[in-house]
Amino acid sequence: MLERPASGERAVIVQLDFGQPDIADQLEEVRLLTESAGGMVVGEVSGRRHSPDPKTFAGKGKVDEVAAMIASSDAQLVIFNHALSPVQQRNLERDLKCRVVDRNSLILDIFALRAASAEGKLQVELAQLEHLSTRLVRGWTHLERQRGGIGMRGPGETQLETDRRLLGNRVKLLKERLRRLSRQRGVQRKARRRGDVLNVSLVGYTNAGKSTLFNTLTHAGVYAADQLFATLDTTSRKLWIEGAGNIVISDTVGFIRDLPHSLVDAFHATLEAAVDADLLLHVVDSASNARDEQMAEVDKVLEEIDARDVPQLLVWNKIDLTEAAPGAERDEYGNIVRVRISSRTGEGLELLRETLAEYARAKAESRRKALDEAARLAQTDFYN
Ligand SMILES: Nc1nc2c(ncn2[C@@H]2O[C@H](COP(=O)(O)OP(=O)(O)OP(=O)(O)O)[C@@H](O)[C@H]2O)c(=O)[nH]1
Ligand SMILES: [Mg+2]
Repeated sequence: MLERPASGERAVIVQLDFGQPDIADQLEEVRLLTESAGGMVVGEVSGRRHSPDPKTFAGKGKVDEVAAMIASSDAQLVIFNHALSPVQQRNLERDLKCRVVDRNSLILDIFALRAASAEGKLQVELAQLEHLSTRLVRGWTHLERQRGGIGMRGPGETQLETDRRLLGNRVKLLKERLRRLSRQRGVQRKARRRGDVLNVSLVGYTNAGKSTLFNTLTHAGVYAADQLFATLDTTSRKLWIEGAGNIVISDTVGFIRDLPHSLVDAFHATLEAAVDADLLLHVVDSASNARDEQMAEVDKVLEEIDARDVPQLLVWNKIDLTEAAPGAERDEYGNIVRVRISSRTGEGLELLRETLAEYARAKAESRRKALDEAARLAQTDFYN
């Protein structure tokens, strides 16, 4: 449904600067996004603007520059790392005589490529339909005004309305199915939480190294790649920790700034599992220039899904690319708050395991106390 740069499709990327501080990182991000969708970046156009042009997003001079870049690089499509209105997209396609894809479509597209579970596929389809429906509505409002109203429906209705109604039916159906799946998941989750074992979820910006760490710890063979959104579905595994027994660890979808609106629900539903964990391992690409912004973005999303009060341990990953040495840092109460590791070389992993063991023992201890207390209360009740 959405157009995707097929394997090796040649793309020109466009990144405009409206005064954001991290423009180089955004260029890097759209490069990775394009490659993650199967495209090949053959040209880049960047520039500064005060505010977007309502008709073509970029100004006339920039559009000409993009056209020249398309010609010289023999590109097949143009990717704007911005949200374009349907009108802007149409005007750009007309002026550039080339397919134009915006950031939201691109991210939706990668999600569509990666969705593997039944639920993930439904969520992505729903997001795509919702994205499409806003385009239909906005693009066709002029027709709506010409329509007569009562008595004009049924056989006289336009193709668009039929499409839109079909779309609406499908959206309703998908939402119902997702509601059912989410109820089932809630039941499964409750069963898991009742257990004694420590539940740990890996969270973090896309490409931080969550799946690599997950694989190293559990020998699971989950897909890890230098791509954005390599992981879409949550995977859980049991992990044996010396001195603490089994814990359950889950790998989750990566976070990204400015997630398309239609994907936010799907994304949040998938992340609900993280809310229920005893501990979040916030994996950070410590070698990234955008590290601080990425951490802030992750915290923002955690707040949105009410997961801010779940204990969090920072996992400072990829130290092999920096000067940092493996190690752990404690807060004033003696709790470990940050562990510096490399999932690639394995440095610091032993420390991480020990930290997990500490948390697991603390959970077992507090559970034992709670049970003792419950037993004591039951007894007092009995004798009073
Ligand atoms: N140098 C180095 N590279 C790493 C390290 N950990 C992961 N990587 C690389 O970083 C890239 C992303 O790793 P993933 O494990 O797929 O990252 P992720 O956080 O699961 O990403 P998403 O699933 O897209 O959210 C891969 O190319 C990994 O090989 C590390 O400690 N050092
Ligand atoms: Mg992953």
